[in-house]
Amino acid sequence: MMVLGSGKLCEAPYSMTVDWTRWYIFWTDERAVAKNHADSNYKTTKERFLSKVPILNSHVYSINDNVTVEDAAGEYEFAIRQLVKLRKLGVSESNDCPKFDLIILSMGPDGHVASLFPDHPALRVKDEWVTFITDSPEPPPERITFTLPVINSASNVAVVVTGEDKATAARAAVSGKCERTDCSSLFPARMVWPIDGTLAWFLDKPAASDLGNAEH
Ligand SMILES: O=C1O[C@H](COP(=O)(O)O)[C@@H](O)[C@H](O)[C@H]1O
Repeated sequence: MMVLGSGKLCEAPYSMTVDWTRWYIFWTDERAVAKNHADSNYKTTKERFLSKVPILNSHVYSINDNVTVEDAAGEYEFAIRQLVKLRKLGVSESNDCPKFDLIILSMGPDGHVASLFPDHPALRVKDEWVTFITDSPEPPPERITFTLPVINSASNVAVVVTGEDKATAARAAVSGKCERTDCSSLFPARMVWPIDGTLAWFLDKPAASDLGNAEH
């Protein structure tokens, strides 16, 4: 069970050595736009990754773009609950969250991951697996997103950061310096900490260019 975010980071993680027919694909988050819209995470992922590997259509769980964000979030959570019920998807031993094999996250220049933005109430949602927001600081405003408990229940989480525009955020994400009490919520990427899984950060050179200035 693999979970993807935006398409940018999906450009070439494929290889002939993977048996793609065994993988199920989900999205950490989606923007409330049609699937053929330039802002659609589904569209970028489909064009840059899914169309290039032999994944079964029935294993691709995209988010409904024909209903309200509230309904889309509810439907997505329901679909995931069905897979758990059928035991196709495991659950975390620490909580009742689904345990995805791999969640690949990107990070925005403001430190957001999935559609969990700095200081946003969605960061504190604990009793839902999938939630929605209507006030994203980055357009489009309406989005559906996995909650932190689900992200942190995965077996493996990879945060993939590319580009110089992310360098300051990458430094902030690894720096211990913070002027406010709840500093982690200012940088959602710092709240990504799998309870019982592995966490790996992958940065390209431009994204890592400010790390020398980090305070630990
Ligand atoms: O809006 C979003 O942005 C972040 C960062 O994406 P990137 O394209 O700048 O790498 C991403 O994590 C999220 O999935 C996406 O919806």
